[in-house]
Amino acid sequence: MSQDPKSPVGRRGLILILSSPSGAGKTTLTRSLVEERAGALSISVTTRPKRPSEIEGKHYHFIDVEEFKAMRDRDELLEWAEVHGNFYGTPRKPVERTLASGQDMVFDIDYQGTRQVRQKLPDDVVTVFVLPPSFKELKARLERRAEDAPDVIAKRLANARVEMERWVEYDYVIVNEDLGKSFQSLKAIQTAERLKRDRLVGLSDFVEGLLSEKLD
Ligand SMILES: Nc1ncnc2c1ncn2[C@@H]1O[C@H](COP(=O)(O)OP(=O)(O)OP(=O)(O)O)[C@@H](O)[C@H]1O
Ligand SMILES: Nc1nc2c(ncn2[C@@H]2O[C@H](COP(=O)(O)O)[C@@H](O)[C@H]2O)c(=O)[nH]1
Repeated sequence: MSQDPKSPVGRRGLILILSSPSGAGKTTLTRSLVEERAGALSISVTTRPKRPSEIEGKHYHFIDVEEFKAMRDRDELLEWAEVHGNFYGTPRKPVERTLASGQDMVFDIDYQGTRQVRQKLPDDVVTVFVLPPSFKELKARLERRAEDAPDVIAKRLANARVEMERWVEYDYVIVNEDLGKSFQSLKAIQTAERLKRDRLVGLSDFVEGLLSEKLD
């Protein structure tokens, strides 16, 4: 349970999931949130090759297909999916540890993984779908990022249409045009979700105490 020492009411940690088509900006948004210490980032395992700018253990744990399948078969993944031709999965243990300590956990995963996590932890999951302002801008962002080969970018753009249709399954949608505004929206979502009555612990006792307080 997360507890502000000055507050008589605590709260359970929540899982904040961001999904989007490739290039819409979910990684940028999740990393900004984690930099503000608003939660711990879930580091996925993946079989995709490392991008030039990526660091093992910080962006992903890069593993081979054999290792991935072994982890999956040992039930060490909370969820997993094949995305753009590679395997991705969320290691279960760090999530359990973080939630037990009352911290929030931020996930950058696709819609298939989101469905699995929602099914397993329905009370603790808040989902946000990030859309680009236009398809043209999505393509431009992938090209400007300059981390993927042209055939990889083409595949991701081809998959984007199917992915974008999944927006209806999410609690919130952010159209990421202005990054600063999108980040403010994301923080507003997290703040509101943290305050939900069902997530607060010790509220009944607190209110009982309030009602039994005697005024002089
Ligand atoms: N609002 C924005 N305006 C302009 N550029 C942006 C905006 N948001 C993100 N970007 C840039 O777009 C590129 C793609 O963003 P990012 O890597 O966060 O996307 P993503 O959705 O996580 O993609 P992927 O699924 O491929 O990892 C990055 O270069 C990022 O700096
Ligand atoms: N179901 C899961 N999807 C994941 C996970 N980690 C990342 N992803 C999604 O894969 C695509 C591609 O990511 P990229 O880093 O190769 O650009 C993107 O939609 C991610 O959200 C995971 O653990 N499980």
